[in-house]
Amino acid sequence: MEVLSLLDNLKLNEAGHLQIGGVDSLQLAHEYQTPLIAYDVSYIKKEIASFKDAFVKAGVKYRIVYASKAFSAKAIYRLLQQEGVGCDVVSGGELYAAIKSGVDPEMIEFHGNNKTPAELEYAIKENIGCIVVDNFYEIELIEKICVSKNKIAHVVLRVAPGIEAETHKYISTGQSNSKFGFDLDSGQAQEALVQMLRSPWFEIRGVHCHIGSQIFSVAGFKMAAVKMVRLLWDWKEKYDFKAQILNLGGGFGIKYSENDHPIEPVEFVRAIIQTVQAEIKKYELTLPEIWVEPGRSLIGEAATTLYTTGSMKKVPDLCNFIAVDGGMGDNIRPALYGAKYAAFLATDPYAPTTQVATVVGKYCESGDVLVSDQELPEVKPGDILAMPATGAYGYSMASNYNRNGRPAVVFCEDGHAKLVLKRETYADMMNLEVD
Ligand SMILES: Cc1ncc(COP(=O)(O)O)c(C=O)c1O
Ligand SMILES: N[C@@H](CCCC[NH3+])C(=O)O
Repeated sequence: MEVLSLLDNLKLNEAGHLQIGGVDSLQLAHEYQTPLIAYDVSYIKKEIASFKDAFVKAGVKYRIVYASKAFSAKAIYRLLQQEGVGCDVVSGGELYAAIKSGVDPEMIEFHGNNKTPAELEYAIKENIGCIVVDNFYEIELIEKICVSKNKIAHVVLRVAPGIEAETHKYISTGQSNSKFGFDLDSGQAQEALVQMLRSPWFEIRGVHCHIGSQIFSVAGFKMAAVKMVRLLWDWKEKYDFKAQILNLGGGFGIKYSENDHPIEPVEFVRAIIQTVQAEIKKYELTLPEIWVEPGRSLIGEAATTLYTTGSMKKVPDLCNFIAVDGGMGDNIRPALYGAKYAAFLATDPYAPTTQVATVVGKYCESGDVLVSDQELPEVKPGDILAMPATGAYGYSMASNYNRNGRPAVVFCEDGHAKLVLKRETYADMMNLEVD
């Protein structure tokens, strides 16, 4: 069936049911209820291994830094820590969660275009690996904190390299008018470097850029690598600045539906390594550590969301809705970016299709659509629908809109399932109320 060609990590068991990490999806739905986000842990490990392999084969020093905004939970922080992967946080909340989950502070980098004074103070107190400095206001803030604490900040300078990535405009970040980073072309990045070099409170470990997210072509990454290495040469010539780290960000695109035709994520890593190596050689520079910051590509295709179907609405020749027990509260991406997903019957993914239907959620919004106009078999209330590739930016952008609780999350591996995030209850949602 077409939908199944989507993801090669999806497997069926003897009963013909979808299984996730060796666990029957029906059993998962029964035991943990729905909506349920189920991760196949071996998928995440396999992706990490392929990235590592690319660096090791190229013989370069490297760090893989997981962008934890894609899915921030104790279970994933612990897994990545075990796998030797670093961690990118973008708020005090993510920093707190990473530290409480046992991530080595040296493995943490802190991003953000408007880190608050309290967040920066926290990061400096915890001696994290680096703060990715984003703007002039932040330089001032960091300096003040360092003076008051008598501590030196380890930083990386974020550059907006002036590259337009081909992706949705909400998730394009490398262009000159991006809200993130110091613009390269207008000289602001250089001005930032000069300011920090003049100050005794900064140890500048390297430079960073991130051109955007859900990108399918290596071209933008190669261009970014060329520009960034040229920048390193320029700064070495002018200021004798020697970067230990060259971080080229994340953004490697994945397959959500038949509309997407991504290359293997590791191909981005290979293209980055090769371009950096070639450019470094050209300018006769010392090769810095190459860092990449994948979020989506490490975990996106690892998870499948299971929903239970409920009401159906057919208006002849007009519309055919199948409603499920979740929706925009557990996956805002279709509503926010027009993202396309697919769905199929978990009990019988190969069932012959008999209708074109739109899978909608239970939220009070007409835009609460999960999958538009997809061929599906007959579906009855109480069936389990599986929606693949929901591991990134689903739970992390989830809300309890309409006071629907956030879904539960399980990690599945070798035939065993482990609950890693409990379903949010009505009572949980009342916890912040003050009488
Ligand atoms: C600075 C930075 N690094 C890494 C990422 C991770 O991107 P992705 O999840 O697309 O790999 C993002 C998100 O776009 C980001 O803003
Ligand atoms: N939330 C976005 C990606 C965020 C990019 C963060 N810089 C998505 O779901 O695609």
